[in-house]
Amino acid sequence: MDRSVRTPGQWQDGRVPTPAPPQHCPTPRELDDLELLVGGGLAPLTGFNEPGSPVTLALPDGVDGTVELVDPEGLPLARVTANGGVQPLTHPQFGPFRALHLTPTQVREQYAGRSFVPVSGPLGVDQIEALSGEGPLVLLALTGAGTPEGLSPVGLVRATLAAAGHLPDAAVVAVPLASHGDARVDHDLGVQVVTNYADGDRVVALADDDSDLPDEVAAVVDADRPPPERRGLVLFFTGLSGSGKSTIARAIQDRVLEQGTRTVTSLDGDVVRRNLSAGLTFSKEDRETNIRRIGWVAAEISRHGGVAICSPIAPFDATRKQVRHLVEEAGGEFFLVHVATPLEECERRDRKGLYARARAGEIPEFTGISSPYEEPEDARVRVDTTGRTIDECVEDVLARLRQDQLLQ
Ligand SMILES: Nc1ncnc2c1ncn2[C@@H]1O[C@H](COP(=O)(O)OS(=O)(=O)O)[C@@H](OP(=O)(O)O)[C@H]1O
Ligand SMILES: Nc1ncnc2c1ncn2[C@@H]1O[C@H](COP(=O)(O)OP(=O)(O)O)[C@@H](O)[C@H]1O
Repeated sequence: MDRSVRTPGQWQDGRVPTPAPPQHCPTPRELDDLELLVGGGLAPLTGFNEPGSPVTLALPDGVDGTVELVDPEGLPLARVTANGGVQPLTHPQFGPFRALHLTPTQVREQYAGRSFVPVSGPLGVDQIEALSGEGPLVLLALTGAGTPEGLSPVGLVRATLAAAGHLPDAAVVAVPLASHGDARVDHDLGVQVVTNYADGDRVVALADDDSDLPDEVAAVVDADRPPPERRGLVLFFTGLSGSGKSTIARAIQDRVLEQGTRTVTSLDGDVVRRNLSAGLTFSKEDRETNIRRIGWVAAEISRHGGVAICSPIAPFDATRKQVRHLVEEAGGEFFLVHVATPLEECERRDRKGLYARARAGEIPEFTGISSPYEEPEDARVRVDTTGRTIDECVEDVLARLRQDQLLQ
C-alpha cells in the first residue's frame, strides 16, 4: 500500500484527526494573566475561572468546549479547556523587552538572594536614594494592562531601566501583572505574584514619593506620555447627515495645518466610504464595522502622536465608546464633538437631496428618518449650527481644544 496516500480525514498512521478547536484572541488583560499562569507567576492558580478567582477568561457566546487562545497576530499560545485548565502551546517570542519577561523559576536561577522591589511607576530621586543602600536588587516592573501609573507598559520598563542605571546593582524583570479593576483584588494579586517571584527573598516596598525624577527617567516619561499639546489626538465629529460635521472638521484641519506643529489625517465619512469602507451598506452591522475601522486607524495615528479628524455620522453610542477605548488604549486623547443640528434643519438644507429621497422611501435605513441616531452624553463640545456662522461653530470647538491644552 502506498503509505503516502491518505483517505481524506485520516493521518498517515490511520488515526482520524480531531477537529481543531475554535480560536479566540483574549483581551490584553487576559493575555497578561495567561502569561503569568503559564509561567507560574500566579501560583497556586494554574487556570482561569477558578471559583472566587479574579483571573477570569470570557469566551465568545456559543464557545464552550476547548479553545485555542491566540495572540493578536494569530500565534497559538495555549489551549484552554471548558473548566479553565490551561495547556501552553508556544511562548510569546516578540514584543519589546521580551527578554526581560522571566518566569519565577528563571528569576530563581539568575537572581536568587537579591531583594525584590515591585515598581509600577517612574522612580523619583528619593526612592532611588532609599534603594541605593539595599544591596543587589531586582526591580519588578509591573507592566500588565492597567497597572503602570502614567506610563505605557514599554514606557514603564524603559523608565525602570533608566532608574536602574542610578543604582549600584539592580536588574530589571518585566512582570505582566494586570489590573482587575478593584484596588483590593489588585493588591492581593500583586502580593501573590511578587511573593512567587521573591520566593522567600526580601521584598522592599517603595515609599510614596513626590520628589523629582532623574533626568534620564524624566526623558522616558516625556517621550512616552508627552504633554497634551504633543499627545496623539482624535477629533471625532458625530451628527446627522448635513449637520455640518465635514464643514467644521475641514475648517479645523486647516487651522491645525496653519499652525504647522502637527500632522493631520482626515477620516471624513463620505471619503472613508469610498476607500477604507467601500462596499459596506448602511445596516447597523455595517455602520458599526465602518466606525470600528475608522476608530482603529485613528487610534494608530494617535499612537504616533498625530491628529486624526473623523467625521462620520457614527449613530451608535456603544460603537463610539469602543472607538474612545481604542484611542485611549493607544495613549491618544479622544475628543468627541456632537454636531447637534436638529433633523428639521438638516432636512431643510438637504444639500445632496438624500432626505427627500429617504422620505420618498427610495433610500432605506436613512439616519434620522428610518434608522436611529443615539445622541451622545459624553461629548466635550455640542454645537447646533442652526442660524450660526461656520466660523462661530469652529470657534466653539477650538476654544475647548485650547482650554484643554490640546491645541495652541
Ligand atoms: N442610509 C443612509 N443613512 C445615512 N447616510 C447615508 C445613507 N445612505 C447614504 N448616506 C450618505 O453616507 C454618509 C454617511 O456615511 P457614514 O459612513 O458617515 O455613516 S455611518 O457613520 O456609517 O452611519 C452621509 O454623508 P454625510 O452627509 O457626510 O453625513 C450620506 O450622504
Ligand atoms: N454654522 C454652520 N456650520 C457648518 N455648516 C453649516 C453652518 N451653517 C450652514 N452650514 C451648511 O450646512 C451644510 C453641512 O454639510 P456638511 O458639512 O457636509 O455636513 P455633514 O458632514 O454633517 O453631512 C453645508 O452646506 C454648510 O455650508
